[in-house]
Parts: sequence; structure tokens; C-alpha cells
Amino acid sequence: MAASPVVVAVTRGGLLVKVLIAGGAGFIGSTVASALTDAGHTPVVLDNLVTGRREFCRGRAFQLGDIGDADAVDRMLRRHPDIGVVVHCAALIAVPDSVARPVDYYRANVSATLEFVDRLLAHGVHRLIFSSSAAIYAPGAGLGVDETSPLEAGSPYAQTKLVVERMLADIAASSPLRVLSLRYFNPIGADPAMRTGLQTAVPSHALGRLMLAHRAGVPFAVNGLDWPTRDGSGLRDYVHVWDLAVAHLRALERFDDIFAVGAAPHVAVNLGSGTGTTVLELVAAFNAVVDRPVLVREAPRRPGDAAGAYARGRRARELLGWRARRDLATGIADSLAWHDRRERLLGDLAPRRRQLAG
Ligand SMILES: O=c1ccn([C@@H]2O[C@H](COP(=O)(O)OP(=O)(O)O[C@H]3O[C@H](CO)[C@H](O)[C@H](O)[C@H]3O)[C@@H](O)[C@H]2O)c(=O)[nH]1
Repeated sequence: MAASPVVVAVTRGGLLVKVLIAGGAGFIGSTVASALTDAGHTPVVLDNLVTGRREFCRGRAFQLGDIGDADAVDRMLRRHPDIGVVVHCAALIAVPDSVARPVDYYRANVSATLEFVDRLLAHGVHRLIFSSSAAIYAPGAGLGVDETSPLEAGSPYAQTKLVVERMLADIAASSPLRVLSLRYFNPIGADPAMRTGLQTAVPSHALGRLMLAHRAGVPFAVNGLDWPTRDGSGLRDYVHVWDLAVAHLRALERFDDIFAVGAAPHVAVNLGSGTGTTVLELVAAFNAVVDRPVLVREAPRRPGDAAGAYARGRRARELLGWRARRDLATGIADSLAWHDRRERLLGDLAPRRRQLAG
């Protein structure tokens, strides 16, 4: 791409860029914002606070608004005409929830993204880093997937991510837009400095449920022991959220090199640890770091669930110079540390969505 980043400062470390983070009050977006801030860049946040937290944006420019609200996006882009790159992590993300509320998911993840990109193009903002998901891969033999593996969305949530990737690729093919889709595997952990972490009090993901079971002293429900994996439980690739945040930093700094002349205008990159971990292995790793072990009980498969996948291949290393550095035990320990801190920092969140809606 011909244009160079909109530079807000030049230091000995390189170019510093103002970055719009849509969904920057959420778990991943706020962690990305911290990693960019630590590296000297300037994140500005647009978030509707349906699931995000204002507390996660202290000390940085913040605008309350939805990415699907053209007026809010226009206001933001007029206020910050020097935005060089956009990180788009604004989405609803829970697989079972998406099965129950597909209309909400398509509206929030697909329709709103279309409006958002329309406004970005209108304002001449052409660098987009999109939060995609490993949930879009079709499960294959061995469960290891690279970016060329077949895609098959098994839930409305996954469909929204797949549709948006394809939509962005089509738009990029006929416009100056350049899109890097980062396909996250399963994020765990928290900012190692404990500034932010998972905001929800009652998480639905496996490690969150495991922590709740541990705290309540009840068995952890394993959703299905008949998956085609080595022990029958679902397999995932757990990647530390700080490693993900660092990948965004690398993506931002290498963006124009990735899209140098001749490259496709949409590029997808897997962000995983490269290691598959089954639910039963996750429980064993968890029990190795806690005082008293959690027992397990078998429960039915969840709607929309899949056997799972882990990241394979070298694209993240080649394009971003990135690989995951933090191991599963560190991710579990940081999740546990954040779980305690979250309560002191945020308190209970359950009424949040209703308050905002009402
Ligand atoms: O109480 C639980 C919760 C989960 N699981 C199992 O644990 C595995 C992982 O489930 P998660 O809910 O932790 O993760 P998912 O892969 O289903 O979904 C998450 O990871 C995806 C990426 O693959 C998307 O990012 C998505 O938004 C996010 O919810 C699955 O086999 C699931 O059946 C249990 O056994 N018990």
C-alpha cells in the first residue's frame, strides 16, 4: 500500500501511531490498548459498553457509541483525523448465546461492521485489523489448522465472523481498504500488570467455569466426552491474552509491509499457541496450580459446539514475527489472579446491560 501510517510522533523506537480500538473497553480490546500504550502508541476507544467496561479505559480517549451508529463513528473520526490504524474487536462472542439470539449476533457483528467500514472508507481510514476467530475452521483430521484449512462455521457466532471476513475481503478488493483478520484461538489470562482482564462475573468459557466450580466447591461439568479427540473431551488452543495483544502491536507496526505491492488486500493470520489442550487436560493443568482439586462430571454437548482445533503453520511468525510465549500454567495463574482482582475493581456486573438498554 502506498500510504504511510499517520504518525503522531517519531522516537528512537520507530513511528508512533494513533489507533482507534472499536470494542476497546472489552477483554481483548482493553488488553490490546495497554500493549499499544506501553509501546508508546496512542489508543482511542469507541465502545457501546454493552459488555465492555468504562473502568478499562481510564486515562485514554474514550467515546461511548456503537460501531453501527454512523453519527457516533463520524464524530469519533472527525475528533481524531490522525487515526492511522483501526483495531476492530467490537462483537458479541459467546457461542451458546449466539444459538439462542442469532438476530442480535448478526446485527451486532455483521450489520454494524458494514456500517462501520462504510464510515471508515468515507473518512479515508484504510488500515483495519479485524478480530476474527478460530471458530470458523471446519474440524479436520488431527484438528490442527492453518490459514488455508477448510472453513465451516458451526454456530451463528462463527458464521458472523466468517461472513465479516468475506465481506471485508470483497470490500478490500474494490477499495483502498486493507484488512488483516487475526483469527484468535481461545484467549485466557489477563494483563500481567492486572490493569484489565475478563470483565464478566459469570463467564461461560471453560476456564471461567472451572474457576467458578473451584470457588463453589462443586464438580466442573465437561460438555461431552464423545468428541473425536484423544480423551473424548473438546480440544482447544489456549493462548494468553497478553500474547494476543502483542500480536496486535506487531500487526500494527508491520501493517504496510504485509500489504506491500502485490499482496492480497485481505490477509488472515492464526493466533494460537500451537498446542491443543483437551478439556480434561485443562482441568489437570488447573488442578496443578490450585490448592484443592476440582472434580469433573459429564454433561451433554452444548448447542453449536465443535470438537475444536489448534493452530498450525508459520504465517504469524513470518508476517508478524510473533509466536505465543506464555504457557498454559501462566494463563491459568493470571486468570485466577485477575478473578480475585476483578471483584475489587468492578464488583458485580449483572445489571449492566439492562441499565444501558433501559
Ligand atoms: O463449562 C464448560 C464450558 C466449556 N466446556 C468445553 O470447553 C471447551 C471450550 O469451550 P469455551 O466456551 O471455553 O470456548 P469455545 O471454543 O466454545 O468459544 C470461545 O472460543 C472461540 C474461539 O475458538 C470464540 O472466540 C468464542 O467467542 C469463545 O466463546 C469446549 O469443548 C466446551 O464444550 C466445558 O466442558 N464445560
